[in-house]
Amino acid sequence: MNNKQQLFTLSPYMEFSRKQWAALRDSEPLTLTEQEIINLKGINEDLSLDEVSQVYLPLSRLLNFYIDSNLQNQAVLEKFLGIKNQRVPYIISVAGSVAVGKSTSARVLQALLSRWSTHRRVELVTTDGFLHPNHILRERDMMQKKGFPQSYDIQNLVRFVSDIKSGVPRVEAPVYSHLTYDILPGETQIIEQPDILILEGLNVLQSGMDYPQSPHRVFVSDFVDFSIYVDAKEELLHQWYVNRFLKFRKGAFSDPDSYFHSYAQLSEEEAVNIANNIWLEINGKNLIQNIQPTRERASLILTKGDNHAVEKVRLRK
Ligand SMILES: Nc1ncnc2c1ncn2[C@@H]1O[C@H](COP(=O)(O)OP(=O)(O)O)[C@@H](O)[C@H]1O
Ligand SMILES: CC(C)(COP(=O)(O)O)[C@@H](O)C(=O)NCCC(=O)O
Repeated sequence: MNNKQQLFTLSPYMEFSRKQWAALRDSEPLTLTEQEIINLKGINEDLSLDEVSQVYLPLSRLLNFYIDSNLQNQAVLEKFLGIKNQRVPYIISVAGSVAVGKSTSARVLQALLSRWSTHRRVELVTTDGFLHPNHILRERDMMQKKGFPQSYDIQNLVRFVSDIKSGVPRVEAPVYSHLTYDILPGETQIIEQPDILILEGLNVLQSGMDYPQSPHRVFVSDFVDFSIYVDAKEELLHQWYVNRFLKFRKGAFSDPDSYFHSYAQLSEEEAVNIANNIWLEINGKNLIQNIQPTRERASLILTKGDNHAVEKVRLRK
């Protein structure tokens, strides 16, 4: 099926094979400097440059078109309201399972969007900063529910995105540490009117239906201009989760401050058992109950196969 025929199928999405999507890079050459390649490799040493040029470069080209058009709309609104030079960040959200590569994709997009000729300032915030601290999760017997809707201070997250979109000059976000496995007390990330904010987290496409405990009708997605869902089969996600856990075991877990420090001494087999358990009891369940059902709310779905290679792209019509 060619691109034109796809427009007439019933799905709300246009679907592209990797090859069709890569061709949409159009005349944009992959003119990364040596330093930029080093920086991208610093984001993730396993990231292939083919992935950058064939998947993320066309995506950043599309996003730049949308952002240009959004700026024109803002100018129209300013003219109508009789105001000038409002600085309202364009918000892109990145959703998907734990271990699908949200953080890697978000950081690659951040690098590509800031290098475009306009040199936009791009900030990245992860929603884990809005988790309740462990002492509250323990009090509520929710340590096994980290990442589930009830584990987030959702009101604070919605207020944060609303402030950003209202043009508040300085907005603070709390910070989560994967090392201490907890919110860092007193630490904040300060966001000062960037051109673009990328908001990454497994909950960014969730809505009121997913938060029956919250009386709020306004949700994160009400402030997001473009939403991305990174998708993969559960067996791959499970495998990627275990692999990352084993990588941490060799690195971060050996730090005495690490929540999982005691796991650094375990045999590989024991560590695999623990990671399997965390996947089956927490992250896998959260995926099926709360994350995957939000997939079709996204503006764009990236479907990954083996080795994190994106095989299919779906873009809302
Ligand atoms: N494009 C990619 N190519 C190769 N490995 C990747 C890619 N994206 C993610 N990974 C690997 O998959 C694991 C999960 O990625 P991460 O970005 O931490 O996921 P998330 O933020 O969704 O939890 C990590 O081990 C990471 O190195
Ligand atoms: C912190 C997370 C909930 C992810 O949060 P997000 O940044 O997507 O809001 C997740 O990485 C996590 O720690 N899950 C709990 C189970 C585990 O230890 O993997």
